[in-house]
Amino acid sequence: MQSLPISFVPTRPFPCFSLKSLPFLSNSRFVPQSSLLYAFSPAPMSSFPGISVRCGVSGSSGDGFLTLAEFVGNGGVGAVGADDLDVLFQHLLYACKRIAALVASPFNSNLGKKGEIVGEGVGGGERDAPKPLDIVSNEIILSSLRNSRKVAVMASEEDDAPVWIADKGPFVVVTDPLDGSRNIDASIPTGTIFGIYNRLVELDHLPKEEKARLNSLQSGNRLVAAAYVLYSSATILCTSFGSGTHTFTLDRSTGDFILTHPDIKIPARGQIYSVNDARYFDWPDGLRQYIDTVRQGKGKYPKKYSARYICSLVADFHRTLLYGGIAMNPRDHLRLVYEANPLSFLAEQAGGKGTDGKNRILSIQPVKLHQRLPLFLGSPEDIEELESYGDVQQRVNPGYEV
Ligand SMILES: O=P(O)(O)OC[C@H]1O[C@](O)(COP(=O)(O)O)[C@@H](O)[C@@H]1O
Repeated sequence: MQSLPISFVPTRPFPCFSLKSLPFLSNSRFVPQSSLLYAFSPAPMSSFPGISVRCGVSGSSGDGFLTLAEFVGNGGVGAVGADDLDVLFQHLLYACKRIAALVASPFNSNLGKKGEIVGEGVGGGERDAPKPLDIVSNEIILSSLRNSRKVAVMASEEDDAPVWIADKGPFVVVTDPLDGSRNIDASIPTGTIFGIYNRLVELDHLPKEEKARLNSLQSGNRLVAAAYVLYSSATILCTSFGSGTHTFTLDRSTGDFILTHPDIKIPARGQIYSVNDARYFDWPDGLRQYIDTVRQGKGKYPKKYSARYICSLVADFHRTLLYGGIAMNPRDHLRLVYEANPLSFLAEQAGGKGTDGKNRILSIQPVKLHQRLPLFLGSPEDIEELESYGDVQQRVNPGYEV
């Protein structure tokens, strides 16, 4: 394999390697992950300063690779309002590329951590204090959504209340800006999650605070699109506009997201369960029995299951989507609006399931913005088998220290 130059200078323009100029890539429809270029700073190609987005490219570029912009331009969105959604997505992706650079940067170790009092006595106190990465990510996303001019309201896991952005914005965006951030110092994968709804025009007459809240409390059934971006050895975008789930991998040399897994189908059954099983003694009998059974290969699938748990929801879900099995958190910890709904939408669009152990996630009407619940996502046959044990929701939730 040909070796490629690597640049770690985030602000300097980097010579652009197009995929066309790389003969070892040009005959394949999909980009092998091992062949991705790890150039840090993409060449500027669009109106977004510093990071290139190949917006407005129509049709396939002829090299066999399909970028997200081309996918959307070729009808991949397929919905009414596709142009607006396209614009919104370009801004969301720009935000995620900035976050990807941030979480990989050697210069972020002085950013504060949640719960820590930072900056006191240094340079005049709180005003100059470095901010935690999840707060910075939240600000990056908010600013991109404002710039898109396509969003009425953003509700974020990081904010107490939703932010009203623009009266005529066609969309409502719910987001967890940086999930898994508690692991970030160890370079464990993190992710951003999005859900996109239409603005409920019938609420336009209400006071801003009220319509912001009600627009954000739409049930998952009404999602127009959802996505997550996984920041790992590769930066992966997984998205659905309501007709299949597709993943794209960031080509760091051009800033394009290249279609790598079109129309993913989650295996009907996997052989992996993913859970924090240090909590075993706080689980109800049904969940213990289920895990004991599949561990021993005594379930409906007569093979012993393996355990995988990263403790980073996007990463655990991404693996589950590709390999099958169940990613779960049985205590009421994960949020319905920001995490469970978007990921359940992506799971269902790939032929999988999302449940709280009793109810289909997308059918639950949220009553509170930060509502938490047990979450089980994965292969349909594994989820059905788990639910047959009845008692799988952890009721004891003592507030674990790590
Ligand atoms: O402590 P548990 O129950 O294993 O929960 C871990 C889960 O919490 C998360 O870290 C999210 O928690 P936060 O929303 O508090 O950041 C997920 O990424 C992970 O899957």
